[in-house]
Amino acid sequence: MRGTILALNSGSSSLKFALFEADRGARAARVRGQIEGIGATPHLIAKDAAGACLIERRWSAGEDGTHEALLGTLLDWIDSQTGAAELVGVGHRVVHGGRDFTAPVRVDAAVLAALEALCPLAPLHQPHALNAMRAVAAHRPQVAQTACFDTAFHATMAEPARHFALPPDLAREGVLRYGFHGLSYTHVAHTLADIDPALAAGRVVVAHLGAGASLCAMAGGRSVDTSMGFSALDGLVMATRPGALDPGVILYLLQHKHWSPERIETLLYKESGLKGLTGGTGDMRALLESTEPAAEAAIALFLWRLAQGVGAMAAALGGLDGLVFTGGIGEHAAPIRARACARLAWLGLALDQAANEAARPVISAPGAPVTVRIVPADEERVIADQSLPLLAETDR
Ligand SMILES: Nc1ncnc2c1ncn2[C@@H]1O[C@H](COP(=O)(O)OP(=O)(O)O)[C@@H](O)[C@H]1O
Ligand SMILES: CC(=O)OP(=O)(O)O
Ligand SMILES: [Mg+2]
Repeated sequence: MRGTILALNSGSSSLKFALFEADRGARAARVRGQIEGIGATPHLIAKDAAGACLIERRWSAGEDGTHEALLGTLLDWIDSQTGAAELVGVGHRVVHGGRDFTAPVRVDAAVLAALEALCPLAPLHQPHALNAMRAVAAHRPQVAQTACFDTAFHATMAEPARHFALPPDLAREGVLRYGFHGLSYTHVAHTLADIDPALAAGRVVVAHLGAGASLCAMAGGRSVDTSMGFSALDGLVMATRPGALDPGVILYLLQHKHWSPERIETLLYKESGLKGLTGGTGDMRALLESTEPAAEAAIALFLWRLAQGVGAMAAALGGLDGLVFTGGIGEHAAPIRARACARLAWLGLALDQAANEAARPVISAPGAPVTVRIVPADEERVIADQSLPLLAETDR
């Protein structure tokens, strides 16, 4: 197949993208970029394969920085980079596939409708991915589109990990633990299999720490358990989401404070987590630079839950051979990695501080019982990998 494929990753705080040559596979992107800081101060940057900057733009406070407007700008720019006949497919990251989508699919009207029905379970992500699909369909109707699911990687989870302790009728209608960040975990599993097959075959906890954050317990490269569940709210403290929360708090807000469901949804998705704790920003970079006591308190809670979560995932695996950091915080925040690993010394974690500061691929101390690695997230590559065969099928 010839032509260009666009991989689009609609995250909660970012729109990441990459352009691949279909006949060269998903290994090397021709262009990579992202709009980060969505919801705060958006910043677009894109680079070519040699790392040269192709475009850089910052949005000021007065400009339209909504997801929709930013997507429009991005698609226009991508248009300017690809001739009309050149773009042959767009692959999308779709956060929630529910029970029905456990493998990538071609997007058609029925798929769009089924994915639309899952929007209430992922309001921070799903609508943006679907908007992107509609925008591409309107703008380039001849371009085939695919949906690649975050939930799919967790289809292998252990049976108890899939369930809530609720009456089975609810499970039968889909109230189950699905798990997310699956495209990122797929990339980590593939990367480990390439660079460290012995570790890939073992018991590994992967910490995807970005604006959204979760943990995955992987045995032999397959998901056994994960910290997110029915929605992308559960588990770790995130930029604007609280992570694990006693459901009694929701009842209290509903019954005693008479909050509307909409107000509670806003609290849980947009006003909690690091942002809620500090009353300011949910951006870890800014918190690490801050001298405010609230910033340190928020980081302390983030680390408390992270270490607790890694312990829980190690228990799900019956031991731990490796810990992998990925995502914006996992890749770039050395102090967070250092403090998390210090808390986990009892599990056999010990860092080589210089390697950690330099963000080397392996950051554990030589001879430490648990290998600690950094694997840069690349959900776009997984999207391209999963989309290419589907696009080629219809191309024949
Ligand atoms: N150098 C850094 N130090 C600390 N945190 C960082 C750094 N670079 C990025 N981050 C954090 O990474 C997060 C975004 O991660 P990313 O995985 O790109 O987000 P998304 O979940 O939207 O895909 C932000 O909270 C940002 O503060
Ligand atoms: C599932 C999820 O939270 O994704 P992100 O980290 O991109 O917000
Ligand atoms: Mg992300």
